[in-house]
Amino acid sequence: MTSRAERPAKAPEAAALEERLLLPPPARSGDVDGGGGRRKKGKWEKTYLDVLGVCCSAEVALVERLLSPIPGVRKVTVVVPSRTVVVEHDPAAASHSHIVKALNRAGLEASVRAYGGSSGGVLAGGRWPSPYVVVSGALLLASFLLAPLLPPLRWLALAAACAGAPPVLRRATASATRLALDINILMLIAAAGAAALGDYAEAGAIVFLFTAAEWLEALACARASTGMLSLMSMVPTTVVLAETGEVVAVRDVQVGAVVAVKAGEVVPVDGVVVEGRSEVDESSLTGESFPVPKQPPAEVWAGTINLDGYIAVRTNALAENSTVTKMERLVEAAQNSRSKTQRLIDTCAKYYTPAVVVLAASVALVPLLLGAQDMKRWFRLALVLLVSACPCALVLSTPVATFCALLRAARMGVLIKGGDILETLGEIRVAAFDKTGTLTKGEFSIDGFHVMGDKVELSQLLYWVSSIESKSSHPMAAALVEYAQSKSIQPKPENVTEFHIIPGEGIYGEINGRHVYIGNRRILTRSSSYSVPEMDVQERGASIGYVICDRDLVGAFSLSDDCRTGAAEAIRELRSMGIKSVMLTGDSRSAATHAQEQLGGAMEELHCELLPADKVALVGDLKLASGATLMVGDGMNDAAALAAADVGVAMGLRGSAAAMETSHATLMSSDILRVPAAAVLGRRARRTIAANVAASVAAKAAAVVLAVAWRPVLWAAVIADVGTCLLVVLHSMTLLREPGTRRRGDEQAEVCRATARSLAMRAQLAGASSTTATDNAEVSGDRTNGCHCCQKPGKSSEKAHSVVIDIPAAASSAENQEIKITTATAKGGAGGCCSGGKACGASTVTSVTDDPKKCCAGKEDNRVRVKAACCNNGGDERDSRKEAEHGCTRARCCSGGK
Ligand SMILES: Nc1ncnc2c1ncn2[C@@H]1O[C@H](COP(=O)(O)OP(=O)(O)OP(=O)(O)O)[C@@H](O)[C@H]1O
Ligand SMILES: [Zn+2]
Repeated sequence: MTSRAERPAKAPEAAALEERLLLPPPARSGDVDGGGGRRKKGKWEKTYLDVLGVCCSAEVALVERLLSPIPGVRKVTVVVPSRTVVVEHDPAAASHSHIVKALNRAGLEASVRAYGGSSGGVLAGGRWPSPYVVVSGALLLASFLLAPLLPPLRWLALAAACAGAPPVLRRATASATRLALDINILMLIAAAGAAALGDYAEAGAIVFLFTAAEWLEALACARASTGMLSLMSMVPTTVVLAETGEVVAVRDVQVGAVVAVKAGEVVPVDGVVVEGRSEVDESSLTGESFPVPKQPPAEVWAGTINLDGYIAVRTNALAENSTVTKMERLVEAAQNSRSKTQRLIDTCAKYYTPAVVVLAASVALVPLLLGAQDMKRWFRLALVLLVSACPCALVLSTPVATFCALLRAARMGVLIKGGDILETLGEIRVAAFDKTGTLTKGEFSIDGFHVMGDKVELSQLLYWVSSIESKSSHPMAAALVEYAQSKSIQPKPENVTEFHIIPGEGIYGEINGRHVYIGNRRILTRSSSYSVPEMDVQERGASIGYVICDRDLVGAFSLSDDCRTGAAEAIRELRSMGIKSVMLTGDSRSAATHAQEQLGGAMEELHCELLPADKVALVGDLKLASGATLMVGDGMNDAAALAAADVGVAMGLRGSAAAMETSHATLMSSDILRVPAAAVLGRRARRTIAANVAASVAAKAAAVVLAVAWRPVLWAAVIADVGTCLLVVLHSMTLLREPGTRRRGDEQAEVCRATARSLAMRAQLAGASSTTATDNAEVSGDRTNGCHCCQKPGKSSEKAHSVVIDIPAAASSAENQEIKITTATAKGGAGGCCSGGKACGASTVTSVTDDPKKCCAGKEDNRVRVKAACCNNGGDERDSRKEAEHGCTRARCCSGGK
């Protein structure tokens, strides 16, 4: 199996061309910080602050007004749901402490976030209520209990109001001095008004309810941010240099440095494995639940977990440019970008508050001027209106839901660049898929390679082709290079003097004075006078390539590629949601039809032999004809089409650095089933936002109607206000849970399928000669299925001591995707789980689960349960301790189980 990472390095010209091909996204995503928090050149620096005092969008303006006037501050962005403020500033002119002090003066409780940390302060600060809330609550309770016995003690309620007021007062003053009207001011007026009317209990209740609800909200938000924490803050702050054993800070690690990563440790940097082999849990980045085998020269990423072997990694990016850091910043920038709905709500909110305040004033003043009888009632009504003037819940209804949905998406390995994209995802009517590398694996095998005519020898031809293809990153190139190598021909890319990519056709290179074109039949007509010949390699489903040297057709080859696991299912799922799927490919008709056959005819339209521009035009047509259009591509020749679509999704972690920045969304893994999952999430997010908006409007209306129709109860209005805020936050948090994309059974099926890939890969890693894997598991059918669950961190059982291994004994399944294990092997497999307790990584761990049904739903018959004296991982104390530090969850069968 060849991944892009293992391919020869790309020539600079190729890279430059590819870069040019990657068009910038349309302007509408412009409010996302394009670089994903990339450090700006020069003196400007970005500082992330945890600001506990940010409760709703009302504080956004306050923060902006506090910081913008400071000289040296260029840009301030506030991410309400994670209570983060991002300041772009010149540290020489505006220091960290200066900024923090400015915020703290307004009672906003700010602190600078340490590098690599994430919203930790929110957690620390939000867990316990502040003393103000506690004292205020206690006094209020005392007054309720004692006032009926001893009437003067109702003063205690007033004391409760005073005790809880200071933080509110501080924030109110800060916004008042900046002529902004916010919830703090409104609540203070309401409390003061109630006290003036002699309703001390009401005044106390307002202050207490308000501060307590704020605390609860902070708690809920913190819970939501924990997701972020688990997602991002895995990266260690120090690394061990492989050569010297020296421990240095991760931010000081230079590109090219080799760092040591032991089993159980988190990979600290992005880089290439140069020594050792191991399995790496990449779920923190890709959301994939199965470990990926790694050996030189595979790529690894910071934040993933090295499971069971030593590896040395040569750094290829600075810590601040690592994929995980970029991801974190992208997620944050995404959360900061306001969606259409939110902009609309914010605009409404801007007029709502002043309007209601004016209304409240007239409710108090008009009856007064008219000399009305029941003035106290009118005053109370005015206060109820004042309390209702905060559009808090309404303003929160969108960003919190968006935050949770984006976080959920990131956790399942889909990076979505903002609320707008998320909302559009929920409206998708058509999904266009690129074929090579998206629907198919992009791992070609050569079916035939022929010399045409008698001008060149095969070895000469292979030398030209492989040398020139070494400079291309097209999936076909890798296969051709590999093929030449298998015929003992070594490519010499250094002899290629000129190299061009001809989009949609192939490549051109000059080698040893020869002008060589390699590509499809378009390139044949372009570069020679040949008409397309009748090929004896006209195999069904193959892509045919031609080699033209100095205007002569000298060679032809055919290659084929298989569809990805789950592609057919993904398309079926989309169809069940009413989304039409379309294939757009630059490849030949026969290759497109072949893929369609593999997909079981799931595609509704096939378009083949397209140039990049044709793809753009077709995407435009689809948008016109059917509505919101999603385009999934592998990010290179599809860049323009990705940008033209309503939502462009780039595939895969590899080479995603550029793609991540240009597409609207990125799939961090190659699991195409995430596409329908993302669409489902988009729809859920839209529903959640709609429900939030409805609830917050209804609650406000109910409070006012109640006040007018019955009697104005201030505390009820406060509850309607802060209660709905809380409700909105809690409701949005349901988005964090596993989206109801698939029924449980299906989800399990996915786990099983995914883990089988791991099995197949492991078998491959162990090498064809080593039969460890195949001894234990004979992978049948398309090598796609198997059963090897419970790898997902946090999901596996904590039973580190007694491990039960369930091995499906006789396997057969509807989809013919099952691992066959003979009973005899399984018996031997007691120790055989990890083949004798030695090299876990290379051998086959079949399944560790406490409930067989959890694994392969409904296939628990014929299961051999083996109490395993599982391998004890070499008994390395340090390693087991490290695994224990990780909660033992990744320990799997080899966790030193006894
Ligand atoms: N490096 C290459 N070597 C040989 N042929 C190539 C190369 N690059 C492109 N081609 C030819 O050009 C055709 C079009 O390429 P293009 O990259 O536009 O689409 P594709 O990758 O085949 O398909 P898809 O659009 O589905 O990704 C390919 O099918 C192939 O025949
Ligand atoms: Zn608020």
